[in-house]
Amino acid sequence: MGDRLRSYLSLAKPRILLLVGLTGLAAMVLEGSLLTDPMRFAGVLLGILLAGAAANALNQYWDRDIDGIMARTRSKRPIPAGRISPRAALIFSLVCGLAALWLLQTAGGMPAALLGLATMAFYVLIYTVWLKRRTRLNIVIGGVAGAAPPLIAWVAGAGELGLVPLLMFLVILLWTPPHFWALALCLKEEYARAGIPMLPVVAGEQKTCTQITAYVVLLLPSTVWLGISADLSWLYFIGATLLGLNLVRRVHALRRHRDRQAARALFNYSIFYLAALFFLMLPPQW
Ligand code: HEM
Ligand SMILES: CC(C)=CCC/C(C)=C/CC/C(C)=C/COP(=O)(O)OP(=O)(O)O
Repeated sequence: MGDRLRSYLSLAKPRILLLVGLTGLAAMVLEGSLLTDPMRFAGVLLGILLAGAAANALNQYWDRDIDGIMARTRSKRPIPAGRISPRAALIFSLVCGLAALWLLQTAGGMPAALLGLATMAFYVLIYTVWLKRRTRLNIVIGGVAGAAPPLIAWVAGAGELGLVPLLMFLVILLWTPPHFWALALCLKEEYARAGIPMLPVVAGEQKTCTQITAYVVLLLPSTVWLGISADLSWLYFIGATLLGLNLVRRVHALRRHRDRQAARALFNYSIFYLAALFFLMLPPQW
């Protein structure tokens, strides 16, 4: 792959998009009505991925100052690394965003396109521009954008929302704080240096661990509620229970040791947890 292409791909944050795509895919499969129309199905999925790419690229455009301060992002992100100019990143976002809206509108209808637009606007304007640098609740509220893809996917097929997509939304929303605060615990000093009020920076490690625990306690019954509402298979319930027990085990280890190793382990596991949970929602014949 050419260097330039690779830089643009990293602007889209492809690994995050894979998981975003999986959450959208699961919603489309559970909703079901686009399964008989492969073109529309693919159009909606690609639309969600392109909306995510546009949002991620705009996030990096706006955050290029702080991404240049933090060691985690300084050399890896294409704008601070000097591999892509801010202007080119802006054009990339615009092209991806417009393509996303066109695809969502043609393959999923106007409500899906509007939800896609609202999600991008929420992530970029509410989270990145407004809240990220101002409040410790930044990611709790920002999580709304990350949790929205199942809503877009569902509306594209059904034309309206229902309890099942709202519970998928809730599961991702409750998962986001433990996902991110585990990493923020590892990178506390870096976030402090960049002047970002992430919870471990402003409230300390103990309070962050308590908050992580609270979100996990709410998350686990929500995954069961989702399974019941969507009438999922016993495989899902067994999987969700085992995944949940493992999550609790890692949170417990973090509370006991409160060190970087336990926090990093929880962060890595959080990604596996959500991927496996949504994978289990796909029916076995898939
Ligand atoms: C406001 C919400 C969120 C915040 C603040 C957040 C933050 C982060 C951060 C800072 C990283 C580390 C990236 C890096 O290494 O540079 C990360 C990684 C990751 N996040 Fe999130 N995240 C959020 C929501 C989500 C959502 C909704 C998903 C998917 C459904 C997701 C999936 C992932 C994945 C797959 C990785 C690993 C990426 C990699 O290794 O490149 N995150 N997240
Ligand atoms: C359909 C659609 C528009 C979906 C949106 C999905 C989405 C963009 C989820 C947010 C994921 C994420 C990496 C947040 C981190 O932001 P950050 O700025 O805190 O992380 P950073 O410091 O690593 O840049």
